[in-house]
Amino acid sequence: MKLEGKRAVITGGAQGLGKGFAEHILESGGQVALLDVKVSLGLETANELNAKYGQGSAIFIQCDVTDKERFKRALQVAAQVLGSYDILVNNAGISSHEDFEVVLKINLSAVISGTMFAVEHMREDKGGRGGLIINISSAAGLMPAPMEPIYAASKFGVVGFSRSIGPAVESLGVKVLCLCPSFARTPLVTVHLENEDFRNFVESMGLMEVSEVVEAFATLVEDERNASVLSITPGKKEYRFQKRKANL
Ligand SMILES: NC(=O)c1ccc[n+]([C@@H]2O[C@H](COP(=O)([O-])OP(=O)(O)OC[C@H]3O[C@@H](n4cnc5c(N)ncnc54)[C@H](O)[C@@H]3O)[C@@H](O)[C@H]2O)c1
Ligand SMILES: CCCCC/C=C\C=C\[C@H](O)C/C=C\C/C=C\CCCC(=O)O
Repeated sequence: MKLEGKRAVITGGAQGLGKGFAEHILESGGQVALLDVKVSLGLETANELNAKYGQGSAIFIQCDVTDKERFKRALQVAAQVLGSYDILVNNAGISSHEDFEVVLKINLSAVISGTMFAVEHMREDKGGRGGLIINISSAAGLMPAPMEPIYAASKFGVVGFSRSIGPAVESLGVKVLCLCPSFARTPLVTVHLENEDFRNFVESMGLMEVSEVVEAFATLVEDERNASVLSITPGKKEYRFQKRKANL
């Protein structure tokens, strides 16, 4: 998809990868709505982006994606303010929480509800204009992560869901893509770096800058291969899995 003139909603867009994806869309001539629980940071990021890319290019909407009604309403507000939206990036995520269900709610359930809401908005058979849904999983959605089994379960879920729902909604003009980065320098990772075992592990895998993940995101959006899963590790970008062939 060419991003010029396109409007995107990005969950967890106040910082980190979400902010990086927003900058790429704005640099390409699009507009963004940032949804996040962090209100002052979200407003600050939207202000920064408006100053850089032009007033009205970015809006911030406070939203906890685990609250389905508020998430639905935030998407409606984004559509009203921007005129519509062509892209939803389900990016909000956390690594761990004392209640494992919170991790599953943010990292997996909200990806599913966001996808369902966006399909309803985009579906061409009901007056929508089609669109792209990009779900952010992780390298920990492709390989075991004994340090973070619940996080891995949520991210494996995102891969399985994206590969399954993509073909199911293609006839509606909607494509679902999935990005699986390994470690990147964002607060999600840097807050844990004082832990020596974690730091050694991250060093062994390599730590990407946000720009390298954003470059993979750009490839995924440009290629628009429905139900594809793109993994990005330091210096290596690779589509995973074959297209599903059998109707089993
Ligand atoms: N940084 C990495 O190494 C890495 C690697 C692979 C995948 N990921 C995934 O990328 C996504 C973005 O991660 P990041 O590294 O930018 O993390 P981050 O912590 O820097 O940013 C995540 C953002 O999500 C927001 N958020 C959290 N819970 C939310 C909720 N309930 N509702 C709305 N917003 C919420 C946070 O406030 C924050 O602004 C996550 O899904 C993460 O799992 C990150
Ligand atoms: C150990 C992984 C979870 C750490 C949580 C913090 C940040 C997570 C960022 C990324 O999404 C993780 C990306 C890649 C990790 C992939 C595999 C890790 C395997 C680790 C292990 O052996 O336990």
